[in-house]
Amino acid sequence: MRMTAPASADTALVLVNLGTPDAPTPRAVRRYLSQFLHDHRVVQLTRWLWCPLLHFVILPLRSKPVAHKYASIWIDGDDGGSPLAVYTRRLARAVQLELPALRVVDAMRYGNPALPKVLDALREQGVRRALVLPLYPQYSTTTTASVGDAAAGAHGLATAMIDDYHHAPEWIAAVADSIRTHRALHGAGDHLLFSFHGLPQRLADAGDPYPQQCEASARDIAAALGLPDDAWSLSYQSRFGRERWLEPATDATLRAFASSGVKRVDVVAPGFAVDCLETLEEVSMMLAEEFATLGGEMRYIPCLNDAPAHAAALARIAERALAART
Ligand SMILES: C=CC1=C(C)c2cc3[nH]c(cc4nc(cc5[nH]c(cc1n2)c(C)c5CCC(=O)O)C(CCC(=O)O)=C4C)c(C)c3C=C
Ligand SMILES: [Fe+2]
Ligand SMILES: [Fe+2]
Repeated sequence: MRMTAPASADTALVLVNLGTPDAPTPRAVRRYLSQFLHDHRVVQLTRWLWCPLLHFVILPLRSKPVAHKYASIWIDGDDGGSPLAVYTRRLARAVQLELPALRVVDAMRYGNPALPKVLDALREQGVRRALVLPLYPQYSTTTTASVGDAAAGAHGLATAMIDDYHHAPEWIAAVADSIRTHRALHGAGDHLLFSFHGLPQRLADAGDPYPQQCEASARDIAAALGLPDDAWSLSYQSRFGRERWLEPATDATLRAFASSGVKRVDVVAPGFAVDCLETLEEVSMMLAEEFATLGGEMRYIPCLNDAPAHAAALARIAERALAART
């Protein structure tokens, strides 16, 4: 145990991810999307405008095709489920091995295991303080701050939160090592593309630090790999809705690569702690297929998931945060 702060089982580390449907069915997807898209941190439109659009257009039209996408990536078996849930659960177990003096659990902002219930259960089990670690390396009001909202109601439990770890040396090294290893095993492409989840440009203009933190992470990882500036670039994926989102978009970037003769591209998604719908279906299946039809070859480099190096990095980040509090 490398913990510098006195640790006891009355302290918990709660790894919180976005959340995901309980089943790859339209009904379960609808329930999940409804909770997610009612969060004012995610969609800022007034209720009277947004609710009719959500209930009568978006949920009825989106649930079925999105359920179909989840079905294409669902993990079978006893420890199966949606990849986001499966890998988050396994990651929590791996971090627990790193931090035996703490209680390490996983929770979700939307869906199950629901964060407020997880915090209630910890309190009932005698835990007195909880360190909440949202599994978003880069801070955004739409994700990290929303986890803060949900954790704030944890009565009787002293909570603290790690806002981001986009610059944490252990995490940068773990991502860089995973890229190096993947390229050593599968060959290096002509270019490395860092693809981050997108955000409405309006929120960035209003001061959300997310794009600056994505840029800093990509720069740090590229530097750790010793890549020259023209060997890597950054783009944003998973646009939702009609307003302008951060640019450049990952799909447009890949198309531009194909037409300018950059044929072999490695894509990594360091904004995602674990693989999920947005990395497995959107990037490694759909965008890879589209790039192939344009004559290119994309190699998707998986997220850190439950790799020991990921668990160790998060454990060191948590230890530092706990040490700073005592
Ligand atoms: C306004 C809509 C959205 C914002 C803002 C947004 C920000 C955001 N999201 C992530 C991480 C993930 N998002 C995921 C899925 C997902 N995201 C949105 C919309 C917004 N995201 C939707 C509607 C969905 C569901 C799928 C769909 O209907 O297309 C996921 C994957 C979940 C899974 O089950 O696998 C992740 C992870 C970040 C980091 C972020 C902030 C910038
Ligand atoms: Fe509503
Ligand atoms: Fe999202």
